[in-house]
Amino acid sequence: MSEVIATYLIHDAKHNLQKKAEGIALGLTVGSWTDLPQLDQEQLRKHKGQVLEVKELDSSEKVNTYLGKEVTRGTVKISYPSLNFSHDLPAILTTIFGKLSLDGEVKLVDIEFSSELKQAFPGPKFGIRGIREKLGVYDRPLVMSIFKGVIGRDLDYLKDQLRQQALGGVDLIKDDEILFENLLTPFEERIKVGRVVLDEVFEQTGHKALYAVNLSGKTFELKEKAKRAVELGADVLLFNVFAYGLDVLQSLAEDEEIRVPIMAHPAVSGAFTSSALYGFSSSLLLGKLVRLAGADFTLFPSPYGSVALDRDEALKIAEDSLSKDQHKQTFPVPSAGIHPGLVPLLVRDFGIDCVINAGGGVHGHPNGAAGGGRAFRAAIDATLDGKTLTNASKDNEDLKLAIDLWGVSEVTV
Ligand SMILES: CSCCC(=O)C(=O)COP(=O)(O)O
Ligand SMILES: [Mg+2]
Repeated sequence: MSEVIATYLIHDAKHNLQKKAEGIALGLTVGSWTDLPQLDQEQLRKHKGQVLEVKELDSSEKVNTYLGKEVTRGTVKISYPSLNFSHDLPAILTTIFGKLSLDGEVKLVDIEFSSELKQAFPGPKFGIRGIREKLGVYDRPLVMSIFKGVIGRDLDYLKDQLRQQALGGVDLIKDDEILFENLLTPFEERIKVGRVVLDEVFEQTGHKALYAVNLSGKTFELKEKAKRAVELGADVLLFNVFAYGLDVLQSLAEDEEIRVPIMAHPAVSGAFTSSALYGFSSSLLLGKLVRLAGADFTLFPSPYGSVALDRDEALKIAEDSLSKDQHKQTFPVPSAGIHPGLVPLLVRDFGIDCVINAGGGVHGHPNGAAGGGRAFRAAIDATLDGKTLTNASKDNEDLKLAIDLWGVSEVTV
């Protein structure tokens, strides 16, 4: 049967999860059931949601809500027949979590698609494999740095920052998500000067880096803008997917003329994920759904930086971004407040198939952005060689300066 199975975390003040689950399965499909005549029941049976599982969590985990009530806490799995919806995320999300998202303490933690339905979601065009092929780097985590402090600055400033970052040996450089269309550094000019600078660095040093430019503006202008970006030689598009919607990402990713990887930024997603009681789980939204919608990279707060996420949640995002199909894996990008001393922890947690991403941890380096990039690369090499950063920093001034400034978390990988 073609279906989507949704798993919810429910806190039920009426202490009857089975009844709550049956109410959801009916309410989001055929409505009231027992009152229907037999004939109508027969006709509607194939559209009816089915409760597959109700699991009460340990009573010790009963929690008092902010209203001071005691509730029964549990997970519920419900199957929705795909006959009920068109095969797109807006229809699916409205079916499984439309009005339900407004109705009590219900959090959508996972969704699973039957194999027929999966075909409607081809996933990333490039994915981990395609991006590694673009860079020719296969055996280590990638490093990404972020333009910082470029609002109100001109193209010369941007060019200089880009050159310094690329010279430091980072693999990717992305716009900050708050850099939009503006008179000083317009989108098309950023792409053109970015192309020139990165080609120069490649000619001088043999080091290849990709620039992710922020695709922004009104929704209906995005496709044309993205196609123009490709014509001008853009490498990657950064996209604030949660300010627009997952289906907008999917329509960009599926467009054959937009032949560049897309990087999903998590801006605004905290509004949908942060509550323990409501919204989406982080792994579903930032891991599975952005992958299904076609993102080649997904950024999310790491467990260690300035906007730390719970470690298990961050690991689950990475797990959900790495589909079992090797051609459809989205690069996990743990981010925010990252500095070279955190590399051992990040490699232990996320392995080599991740992108280590830093803004302040590159630009704040005493030897400038180039020094910051070099310190990250040295930290990765040392970690993969099984050396502590403290030891490796004895022969590497950039790494030593970074550790002296920000500290180090040594772990064995
Ligand atoms: C919350 S993940 C997004 C990371 C990001 O966009 C960023 O600007 C991080 O900058 P930082 O200086 O904290 O590395
Ligand atoms: Mg940012």
